[in-house]
Amino acid sequence: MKYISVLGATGSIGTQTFEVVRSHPEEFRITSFSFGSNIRIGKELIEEFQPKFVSVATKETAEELKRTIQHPCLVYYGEEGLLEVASDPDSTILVNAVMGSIGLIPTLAAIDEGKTIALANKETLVTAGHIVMDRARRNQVDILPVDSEHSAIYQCLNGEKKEEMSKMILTASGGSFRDKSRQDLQGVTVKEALNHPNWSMGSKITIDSATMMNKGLEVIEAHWFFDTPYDDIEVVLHRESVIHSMVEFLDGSIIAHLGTPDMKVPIQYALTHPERLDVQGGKRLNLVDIGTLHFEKMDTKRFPCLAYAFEAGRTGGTMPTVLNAANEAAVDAFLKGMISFLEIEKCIESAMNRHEVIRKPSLDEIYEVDRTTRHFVQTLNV
Ligand SMILES: NC(=O)C1=CN([C@@H]2O[C@H](COP(=O)(O)OP(=O)(O)OC[C@H]3O[C@@H](n4cnc5c(N)ncnc54)[C@H](OP(=O)(O)O)[C@@H]3O)[C@@H](O)[C@H]2O)C=CC1
Ligand SMILES: CC(=O)[C@@H](O)[C@H](O)COP(=O)(O)O
Ligand SMILES: [Mn+2]
Repeated sequence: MKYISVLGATGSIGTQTFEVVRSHPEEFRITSFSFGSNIRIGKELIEEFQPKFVSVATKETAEELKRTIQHPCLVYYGEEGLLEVASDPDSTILVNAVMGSIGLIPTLAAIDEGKTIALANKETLVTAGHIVMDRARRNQVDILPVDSEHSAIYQCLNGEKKEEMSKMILTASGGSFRDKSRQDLQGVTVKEALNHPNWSMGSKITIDSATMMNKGLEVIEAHWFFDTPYDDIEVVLHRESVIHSMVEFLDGSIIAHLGTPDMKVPIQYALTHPERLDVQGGKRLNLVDIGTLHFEKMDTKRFPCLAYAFEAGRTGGTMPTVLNAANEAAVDAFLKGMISFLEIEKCIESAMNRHEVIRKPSLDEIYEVDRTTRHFVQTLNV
């Protein structure tokens, strides 16, 4: 039996994690989880999975939840509540599926407790990859990727020598606006941006996918996960999202990971690794039905956010923190109707241009840069 805590239980990855747990009750048990403010789904999960405690975003939500639930569990709130869940002594695995760099400190707390981390929350590695990976190494903690591309690469590297890899190739669907020119992007709506062609995901990552920042964040995530130089990471446009990513080796061989666009597969793999289990209700790929796969060169003039991410990653220090914080603040403003789609990338560019990089930043410095960058972007948008 594996005992699991979940951050971000009511979200896209969170609810699919519960589907995985539900389908294998003999393998997994939930001990605690957190969510933000979705009391309806949160309450259902509490009654079904009967955790010892949960955490929500605010005191008000905690009070409301306590009045609603029948199962007698403790209800924490705020960032301290996230820490309670992350360091739950009864769980050995933390699924981190909260959205944004708020996931960083709980990840470090779980590492300090020696838990295995199933990491969906890519912002954590983007904003402080050097601290997270170093802490995991020192505590001999495994961080297993949930993000589909990184899970794919992890599987492509199974049994291989990493020194024999010549490059990794991340695939990108192109997002909701892949067939629009930059001219066409003037005036696109939030509703249009949220219409991803292949995946059903939370709103922030769906916008990131449309700006190509999702792939940019994933490049930095891959750099930290696999300790790979940026020159050895390539991105190709692959509309079908059938190949989730690939690794090329010294002899020119390429190993690819293929599958249906179903996040339950990488979530479950992170929980069962190195074993595999049946994914209940999971569809199988029918290669004959698919027939043909397509690959296109990535155009960074069309998708400048990808170039900003490579630049931030190569610059290092606090620049990826700025990229991430500016992006989180700008996407939030776009989702609230305060700025246009094309202004997202302008906010990120402005934040990066004014930033003086701190090399090898401490956690406090990262925290401060994250805070001031969000503030800068918010003041740009008032
Ligand atoms: N969705 C996907 O397929 C994939 C997602 N990822 C990554 O996984 C992470 C989660 O993505 P996704 O599931 O799509 O996101 P969602 O927006 O669907 O879910 C986010 C979760 O975090 C909770 N949350 C948000 N803000 C707070 C807060 N301040 N305090 C406590 N909880 C909070 C939400 O609670 P509530 O809704 O109750 O307010 C919800 O449970 C992201 O980092 C994303 O990039 C990576 C690969 C694929
Ligand atoms: C499912 C997943 O891992 C997402 O990060 C997905 O990759 C988004 O797709 P694109 O960013 O390629 O549009
Ligand atoms: Mn991904």
